[in-house]
Amino acid sequence: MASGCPMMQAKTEHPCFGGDHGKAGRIHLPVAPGCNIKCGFCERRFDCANESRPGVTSRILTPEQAVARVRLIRRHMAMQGGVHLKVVGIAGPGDPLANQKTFETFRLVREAFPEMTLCLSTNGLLLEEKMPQIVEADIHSLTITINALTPATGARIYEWIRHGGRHYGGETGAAILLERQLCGLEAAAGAGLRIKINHVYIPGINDHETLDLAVEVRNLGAQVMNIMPVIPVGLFRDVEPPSDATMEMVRNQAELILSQARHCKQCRADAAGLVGQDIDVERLEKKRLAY
Ligand SMILES: C[S@@+](CC[C@H](N)C(=O)[O-])C[C@H]1O[C@@H](n2cnc3c(N)ncnc32)[C@H](O)[C@@H]1O
Ligand code: SF4
Repeated sequence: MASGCPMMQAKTEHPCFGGDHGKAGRIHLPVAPGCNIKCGFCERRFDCANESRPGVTSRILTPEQAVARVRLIRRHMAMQGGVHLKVVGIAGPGDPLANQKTFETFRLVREAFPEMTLCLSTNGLLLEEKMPQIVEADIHSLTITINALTPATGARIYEWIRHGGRHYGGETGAAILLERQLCGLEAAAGAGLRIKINHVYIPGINDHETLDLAVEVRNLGAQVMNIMPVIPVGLFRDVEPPSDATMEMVRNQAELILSQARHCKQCRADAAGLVGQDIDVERLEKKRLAY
């Protein structure tokens, strides 16, 4: 049944929240290079055209360049017929909330394209304190990445965090991060945002906490969970990634607790177009400049 509620319509259009992958396009604007924590599996690359995974982008854009890119992709998709750009997100390559350009970009996008659904992905460290800016920016959906439910496990995944002008490592850093993530989740849910929890599944490291995490985040107001297999880079380059069968089994178990996003393609920080059919943005931009 069609819903008249704009929040529900936006929800069903968001391809990362279970919306229609075949029709609703999304664009990630790579305006946020810095990060305030260091996940052991995160290797960010800012000049890579060939690698397709989170944290990778061909280049970093200014807010103005980002809006020009939205305009270009929106027009390009409309010309394809039947497909439209619906969602504008910021997912790095670092942490959007650790970069002030994030909010400048959202402001310019909202001014130019009031119809777009806005979203962002964060590690959650600054989520609670940035809630007023998130609400003011009219952001509809949030993804919060939570990889551990205890400081002991967090200390194996996070190398350090930077908070309140200080660096923290080990279980102390992981405990601060976890506490900030859960408070941020609760605050964001209370403000009416749609929330998806990303969870990087690392066999032998955090797999024993995945289902308890699903219960915890559901109880705090998350609507969707996206359990993603670790891509073995960085500290975890020698880890054996989980098989498809393992991922299927874990997601089936977690589905009993919380709705699962199963179509995540672990997109780049500058992905654009339909999920799984990305547009070659750099080529399109060069073509436009050539005219
Ligand atoms: C690059 S991050 C940017 C947004 C934000 N900093 C965060 O962590 O949510 C986007 C997503 O990619 C995930 N990611 C990064 N490196 C990964 C890897 N090697 N394997 C699996 N997921 C990874 C992160 O955990 C996060 O959910
Ligand atoms: S929070 Fe995101 S950008 Fe920062 S280190 Fe972790 S995965 Fe990378």
